[in-house]
Amino acid sequence: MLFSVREFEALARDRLPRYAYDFIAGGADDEVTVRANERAFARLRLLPRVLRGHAQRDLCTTLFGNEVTMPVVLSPTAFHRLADPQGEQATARAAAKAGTVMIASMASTVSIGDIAKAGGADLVLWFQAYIQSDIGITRTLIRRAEDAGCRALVVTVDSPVFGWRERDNRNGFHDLPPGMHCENMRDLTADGGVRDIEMVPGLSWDHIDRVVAMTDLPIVLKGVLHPADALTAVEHGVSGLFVSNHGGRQLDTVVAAIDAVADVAAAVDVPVLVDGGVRRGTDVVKALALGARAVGIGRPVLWGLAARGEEGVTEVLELLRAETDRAFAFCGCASVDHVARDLVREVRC
Ligand SMILES: Cc1cc2nc3c(=O)[nH]c(=O)nc-3n(C[C@H](O)[C@H](O)[C@H](O)COP(=O)(O)O)c2cc1C
Ligand SMILES: CC(C)CC(=O)C(=O)O
Repeated sequence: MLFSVREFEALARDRLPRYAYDFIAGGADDEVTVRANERAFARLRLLPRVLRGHAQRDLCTTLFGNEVTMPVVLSPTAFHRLADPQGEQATARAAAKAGTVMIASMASTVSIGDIAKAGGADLVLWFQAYIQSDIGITRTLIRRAEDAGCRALVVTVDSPVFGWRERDNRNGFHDLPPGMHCENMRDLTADGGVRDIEMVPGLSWDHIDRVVAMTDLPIVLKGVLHPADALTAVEHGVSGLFVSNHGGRQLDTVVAAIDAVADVAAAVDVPVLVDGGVRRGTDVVKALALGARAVGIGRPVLWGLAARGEEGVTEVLELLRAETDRAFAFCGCASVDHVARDLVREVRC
């Protein structure tokens, strides 16, 4: 029995080949932001309320019309088959069982259609896209997600170029192992092969306008940190924002995601999610107090998957659910609406 996300990371580290552990754990340059994401949560301290008389807590919330059983969703992460042979299919089953959203990465090693099938009718599935320079390819990817029954589109905008990942360079990890592919990119080359995912340095608001016009799905922009960009996003018809620094994997020395969330939430009226460094139920409460509707978890899902496959993802999600419920109880919150801004204080440490 494991008792924390941290212990899942330790077991995953034992079980994974070095290159795969480093790919998942690592970040850009000096990994300042990787560390900052977690440390920023430690600098935030709770100021709980007592004697509120809530014998039961309800963690449910709604995200763009999708009901979820807790304010914790699975952030998009690439290449789940590096962690477990069943890859994203195992993750989808665990997300469906937990009653929360799985955001499937465009760089998944199982196609979006097969992820949807594995999760079944109970899975709330969203698709994460990197806009490609060929707008026709982008459209095809979005159609595939719509056909698979995805209920929102998460467009990642913090990646005009690839981050500089020194661990991957040192390990020579530049290609997936034989037999693993980005399955969503299949049949997208002239000869019907698997197309490489591009990062598009020229990405602009014009691209967002084209994607908004291309689909009826709600669009969430992922990787927004500046409140002025959040405001512009809403003016361009975006339905939600995902405050994120990509887990410290793109631009290093960026602010911790949790430190950016309050200003973004104050700037806009649409739901705001945040990810980066969430490892405990108390982190979930802090994020909600600062204005997030829900948090995402990236690495913890992959630690669960690498440690114990589908069951490991379930255990990680249930640990976070229990911790969040306990934190609600300690803070005197009966539901997500009770998590007020004054529950959090910042300290120097
Ligand atoms: C191994 C790995 C792969 C990732 N792949 C993607 C991806 O394909 N698309 C994306 O938008 N974000 C990707 N991310 C970023 C996550 O969505 C998320 O922002 C980040 O992991 C959150 O931080 P956390 O790992 O501390 O929870 C990836 C992160 C990791 C660790
Ligand atoms: C295929 C990559 C672009 C996936 C990614 O976003 C990451 O490794 O952070």
